[in-house]
Amino acid sequence: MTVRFGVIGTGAIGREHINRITNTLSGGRIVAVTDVNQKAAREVVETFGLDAVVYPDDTSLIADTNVDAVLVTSWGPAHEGSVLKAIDAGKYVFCEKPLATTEEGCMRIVEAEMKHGKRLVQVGFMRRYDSGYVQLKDALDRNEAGEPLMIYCAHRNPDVDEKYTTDMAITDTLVHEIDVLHWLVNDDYQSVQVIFPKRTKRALDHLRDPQVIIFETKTGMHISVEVFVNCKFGYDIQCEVVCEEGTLKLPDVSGVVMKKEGRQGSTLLMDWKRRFIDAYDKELQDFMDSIQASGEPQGPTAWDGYIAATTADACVRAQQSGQRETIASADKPDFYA
Ligand SMILES: NC(=O)C1=CN([C@@H]2O[C@H](COP(=O)(O)OP(=O)(O)OC[C@H]3O[C@@H](n4cnc5c(N)ncnc54)[C@H](O)[C@@H]3O)[C@@H](O)[C@H]2O)C=CC1
Ligand SMILES: O=C1[C@@H](O)[C@H](O)[C@@H](O)[C@H](O)[C@H]1O
Repeated sequence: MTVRFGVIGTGAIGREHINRITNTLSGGRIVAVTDVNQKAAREVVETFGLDAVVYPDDTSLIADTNVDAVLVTSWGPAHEGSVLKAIDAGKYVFCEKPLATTEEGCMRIVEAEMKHGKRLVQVGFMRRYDSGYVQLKDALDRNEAGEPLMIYCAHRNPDVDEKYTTDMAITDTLVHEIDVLHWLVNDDYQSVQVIFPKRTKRALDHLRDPQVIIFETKTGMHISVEVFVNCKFGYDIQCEVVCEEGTLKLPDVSGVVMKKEGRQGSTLLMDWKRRFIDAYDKELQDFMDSIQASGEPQGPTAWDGYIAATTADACVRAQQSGQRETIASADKPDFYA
């Protein structure tokens, strides 16, 4: 069986996912698209040679009986409405982060999914599919370097546009570390503090950049993440776990090392599209394979989306208060065990 997708939002990542479902992965087909910018939706159909209906909005797209699964790649604030409509129609949903922009919004999705009675939703936390993070988790789960004590991370983007605000360093960027780090060490966040070091002169006036976010976990581990979104030199993701008997480090992306004219070096990636290309492929392939095999997606859940939202809310409070803020989440329902 082919999973027939309806896509809501045909911007940057919407096009990336349409391309991979159409040209790289197996078992999926795009049969419907919509975007508030209807011209962009029509262009995508033409560019990728899709046999797909262009709908005026998410409601009409979700109502199409040819659509088995909805791919939500619109702007964050629009996600909750589309996901709730899809659940109401009993359709599978792959939703890009954030699942919803508020803790309450994520909880509404969790409750709707539980009421439906089986899992329909997967959230696009692709780092759990990245081979580097998978190797790191495997080494941690096998206790290769002993108990983890501290984690040092960096999430660096070369630049961001003028719409990017100080809180987006948390909700748009850090959210990937929020999801992947507690999964990596099987722990829960307890509190968070945000520090603003010396500001880069390359950031626009309204943006505090870089930032350092320091978490404490329930077992007492300390996690420090530098978010620096005007670093200019490249797209750079770092993660090192300090354990009782050694350290474990996320491998850098490999590339050809050139030695020439007295210098040695390799090319750095400049954006997320290529850095996590294999992980995006794997997460969507897994989404399609698991709904075909077991009738439920097996990747990051709506509950993971909720945990990311409650944690991000506390980080934004910590940005504003300058104090250490407690991270309080509801107890995990058995449905997501
Ligand atoms: N997992 C990852 O690494 C990444 C995830 N994202 C997430 O994907 C989402 C989209 O990001 P981008 O593609 O970079 O943004 P974008 O601005 O390039 O595209 C968003 C598209 O959604 C459309 N749109 C907005 N509201 C809509 C609505 N109510 N109904 C239909 N269409 C609507 C816009 O017209 C635009 O074409 C965001 O939530 C973002 O956080 C983005 C980049 C990487
Ligand atoms: O999700 C992403 C973007 O939305 C975000 O703006 C970037 O900072 C992240 O590196 C990227 O993975």
